[in-house]
Amino acid sequence: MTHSSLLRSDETLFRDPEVFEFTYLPGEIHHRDAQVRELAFLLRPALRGGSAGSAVLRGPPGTGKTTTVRRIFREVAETTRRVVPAYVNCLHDRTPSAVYRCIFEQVLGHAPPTTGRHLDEIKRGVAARLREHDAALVVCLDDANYLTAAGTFNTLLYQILRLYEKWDVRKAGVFAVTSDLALNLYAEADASVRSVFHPTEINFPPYTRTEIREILADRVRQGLYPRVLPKPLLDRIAAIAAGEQDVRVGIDLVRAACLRAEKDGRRRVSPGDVTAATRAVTAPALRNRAAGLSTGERALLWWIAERSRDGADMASGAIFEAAQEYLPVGKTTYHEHLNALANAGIVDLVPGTGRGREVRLRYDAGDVATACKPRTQPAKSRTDHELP
Ligand SMILES: Nc1ncnc2c1ncn2[C@@H]1O[C@H](COP(=O)(O)OP(=O)(O)OP(=O)(O)O)[C@@H](O)[C@H]1O
Repeated sequence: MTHSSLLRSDETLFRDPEVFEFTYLPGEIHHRDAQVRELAFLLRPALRGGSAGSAVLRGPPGTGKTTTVRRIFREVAETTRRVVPAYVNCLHDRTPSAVYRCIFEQVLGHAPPTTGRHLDEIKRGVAARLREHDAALVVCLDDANYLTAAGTFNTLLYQILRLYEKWDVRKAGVFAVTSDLALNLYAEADASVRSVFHPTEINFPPYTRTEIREILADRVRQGLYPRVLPKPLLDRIAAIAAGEQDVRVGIDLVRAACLRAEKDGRRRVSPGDVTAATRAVTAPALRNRAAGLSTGERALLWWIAERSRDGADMASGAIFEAAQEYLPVGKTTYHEHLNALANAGIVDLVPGTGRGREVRLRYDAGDVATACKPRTQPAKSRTDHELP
């Protein structure tokens, strides 16, 4: 790059744009040592001629479940032929036929013939290759919650775990992954599956802000030219991603802010780039969160956003009193609504001085007002409006 302050049209801020792609597999996985150890422990018997253990991997979105498994699978594939890993994305492949075709492709290195093949023939092909190399199969069912929704979870688990009975191969291991914390994948398994499925539960807690910053700093070092993203802006992005509890939001923000600077022909990302990128990246998340609110909660949120835009006192007590004039609700309902907004991740209730908690919006007040605009807005002069 030249040292002029403006970027030439043939120059870029990205040293390696690939590192911001969702398919990118980082060379180093930070802060997941315990989970890597557990998975390696389950694979060890298969490396010695036995069978791999199974696991259920649980954690909210963007906590590194997929990355950790894919990293380990890649290492296994590069170092041994005694264990054959197969990664299945259940969002795309949910039927037994689709899942087995995906496994076939990874075990044999090519797709099975497309027509006229019975499922058993695909299984026979997989088993023959495993026997040939005396190899053990390990299948990762990523986003396995889609299998439970499709009603194929038990059938597939049963078939994969009992493959050895019919086809004379070593027993397969299954790593079932879910980001739906309300779902207990082991409890979803029926009795016939449970007799062969004894998974170790491996948890992926959300990253802390410091951890997210380290992951992002690594990505920035690899993907951007030096000095493109000032440190305070990286801190700001890490804080936003930590608020969303999703490191992916941080990666998307870095990329989007840099693209904006690049488009304007600037060599450095500005605070304005981050603000604009934050809007674009977090708008869908905010819309989803607001969509789950009741009419009463949305009305209160809209009112809070308007107050925040006016620069009014954001103590929860002050909001309650002011709301009485426009949206009369009892104190209990008001606090229930407020807690629902906090649980939805749209506001934070921060302990304040004297008058209870302070209500802080996690998103831009204007964006919140747009996302939760009630069909009929509370008339500011009316006193008869009831919050549902
Ligand atoms: N520990 C880590 N080190 C480096 N990069 C990471 C780490 N954890 C996550 N990432 C990056 O964050 C993004 C999201 O990670 P990943 O897809 O593994 O999360 P996940 O828990 O599987 O999410 P989901 O449940 O939504 O599928 C990816 O781009 C990944 O490269």
